[in-house]
Amino acid sequence: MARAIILMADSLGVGAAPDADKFGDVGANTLAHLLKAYKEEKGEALALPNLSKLGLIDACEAAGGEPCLISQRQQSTGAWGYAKELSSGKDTPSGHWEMAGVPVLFDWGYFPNTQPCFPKEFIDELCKRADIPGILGNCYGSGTVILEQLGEEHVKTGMPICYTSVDSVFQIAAHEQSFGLEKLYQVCEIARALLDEMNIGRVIARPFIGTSSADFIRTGNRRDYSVLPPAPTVLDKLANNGGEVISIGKIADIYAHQGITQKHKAPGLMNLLNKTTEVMDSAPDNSLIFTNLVDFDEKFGHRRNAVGYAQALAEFDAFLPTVLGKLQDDDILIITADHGCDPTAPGTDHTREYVPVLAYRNGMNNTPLGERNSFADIGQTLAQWFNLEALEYGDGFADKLVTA
Ligand SMILES: O=P(O)(O)O[C@H]1O[C@H](CO)[C@@H](O)[C@H]1O
Ligand SMILES: [Mn+2]
Ligand SMILES: [Mn+2]
Repeated sequence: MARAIILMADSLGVGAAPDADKFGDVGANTLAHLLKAYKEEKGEALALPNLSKLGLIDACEAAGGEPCLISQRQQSTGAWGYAKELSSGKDTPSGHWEMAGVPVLFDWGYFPNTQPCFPKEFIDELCKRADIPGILGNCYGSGTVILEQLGEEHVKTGMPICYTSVDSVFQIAAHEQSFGLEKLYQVCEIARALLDEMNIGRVIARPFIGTSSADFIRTGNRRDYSVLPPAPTVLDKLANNGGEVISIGKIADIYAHQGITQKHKAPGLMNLLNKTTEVMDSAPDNSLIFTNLVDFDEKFGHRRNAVGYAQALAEFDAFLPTVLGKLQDDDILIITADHGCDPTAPGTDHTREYVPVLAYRNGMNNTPLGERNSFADIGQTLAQWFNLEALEYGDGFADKLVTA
């Protein structure tokens, strides 16, 4: 009974990648720096006993060369390593597709960091087709700050707030009640169709609620409209081979719903984790349960909230025994990330980092996997685990996942 569970800790980088200089990210280290910030503020180190047992701390120290300040450190008992990224960008789809065996080797389209930053013809066409009076924003921005700045004007005028970042994204924020959630999704679909020719990776709906700039808050109704991955991923291969590919959280959106056989949404870290273990109780043989833990990135990394990030990581750590307790003998648990988002780095964008590659099955011993050349090693390992044809990219390590 072969199954795999991936807990994808969104943005949990473990040290600057060798090409970090090309991204302005020299010295970034999401995990080591949030632990340092936590200790400085709280006066004592964070405890991550379960993640350290799975090799996260060994992986981070080997990748980033910086000490991780934690308490209750444990000897690693699983397989652990760290991977660099082949893909040209440090965005979410690139990281996810690469870990499923399809690195993004072409360049995405990006908007220039100017104001306005979107081409006039595109915005004119969007307004015409969507029947909206105009847009607000038209700039780079942080999604929460821009609500404080423009949320009230949006409610007054009915003009959605459109913004971007160093990622290949077009984000649209609109009020769930005054503008309407369905209308927001429709505008996003129109934008998606218009942006294909500019090679923009994602359009993201960012609905929010509240009555004034003092209390506007984004809701769990975010929706990502991704372009299709450029080639079939290991998800497609497993699904085509009769397996189950179960998306929890935004996985299905990130893979443009390709190769997904079941979808579950759940708002927030603990709901996502609870849904994962609930699904583990019933998922059949040949299932991949794939969970994206977005809060690390969205609520803490981009918000440059290092202490909040640390506390969320401790909640994740505390939940891990529940996941481990449900592992069957031919299950593998993989914990990894899609990019970094160092909460102590300048700006609010992702950081080009190594990601942890942790793999565990019942009864394993400490198994160092070393530095991996691509996130695709995860996809190739899944292909081996599920007896699928080999992927074009990735060096699998399924043979190392042996029980003692
Ligand atoms: O600031 P918010 O809206 O969270 O946006 C962030 O989320 C987007 C998608 O990951 C990134 O492009 C980044 O800008
Ligand atoms: Mn991400
Ligand atoms: Mn992000």
